[in-house]
Amino acid sequence: MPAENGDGRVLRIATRESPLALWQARHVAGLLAERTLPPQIVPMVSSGDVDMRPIDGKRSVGVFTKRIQQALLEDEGDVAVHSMKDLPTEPHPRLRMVASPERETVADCLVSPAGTELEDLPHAARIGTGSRRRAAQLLKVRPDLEVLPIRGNVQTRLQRMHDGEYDAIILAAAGIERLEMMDLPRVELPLDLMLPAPGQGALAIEVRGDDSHAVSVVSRINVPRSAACTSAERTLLSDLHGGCLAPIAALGTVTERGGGDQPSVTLNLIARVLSADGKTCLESQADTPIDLSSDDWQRVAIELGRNVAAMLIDQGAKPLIEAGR
Ligand SMILES: NCc1[nH]cc(CCC(=O)O)c1CC(=O)O
Repeated sequence: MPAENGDGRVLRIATRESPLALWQARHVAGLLAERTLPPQIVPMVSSGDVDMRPIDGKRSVGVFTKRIQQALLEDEGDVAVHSMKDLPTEPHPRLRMVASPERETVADCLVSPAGTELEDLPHAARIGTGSRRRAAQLLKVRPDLEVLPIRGNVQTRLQRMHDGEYDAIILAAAGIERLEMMDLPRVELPLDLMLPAPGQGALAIEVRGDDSHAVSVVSRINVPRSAACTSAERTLLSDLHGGCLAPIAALGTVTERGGGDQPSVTLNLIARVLSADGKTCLESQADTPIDLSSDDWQRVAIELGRNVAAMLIDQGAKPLIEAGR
């Protein structure tokens, strides 16, 4: 066993082998290397990258994240790096999410061979997405589109589009940027048209709850501004019992006003619940003052998530969510 103070201990980052996961692991390794010995990267194979069957409700819960969590539980690694939107809101009893570093672009992109704008896509164009959230928000503004399921990692999806199976696909901007596919023909969808998934563009870093060295080292790379936004989004998702497949979109943002001695910081949360065809779209938002320098930010963010979820439930969100299961 490593010494309790961790002196000389090299942390092992468990990661999936997809290019996106490897980028995320290396990125976190770089952040940790500024504060401790450079970590080691330990790749694992996960069913989420191999399984090409269409997504269905039960089998897919945590499909990207379970393998990495298992690596920590079996002591094959010490640090798990997840795309936060793939991580189920129900925490594992022996693991602890201790950090979320700086969030990247939150928007979704419409990717097509010619980088066509949404309004310029031909009538009944075939769009590849496995996400009910993306499908419903697309159909809300373009009911003529034909939304078709798609699976696999980013590279596989692009290949299927280039093979002519789809006229366009939707991908998170963060994934495209992480993979440095800057030349990929695409347009960023406005946030009011395509509100992102809870946690999109953010990373979630877990360690074993009883690994006090890892808890203390890894929590140093937490960025409270990012963590507060995603904590509000995930609380909302959890209160709606949504899971990562529900037609639920949410975005937390922090705005800072005034400088000097009394800067005021506000956390805003906007969220949507949609019917599968996009014809019903419930929307709610609220904001709250937040002090990101005190230990209280998490409680404030959770309360905001609860409030916005409760407003959506009052508007009738539950039957919409259950209809999509
Ligand atoms: N579900 C797969 C997944 N998980 C995280 C990302 C992108 C990066 C992110 O949103 O953090 C993607 C691909 C996508 O949605 O296009």
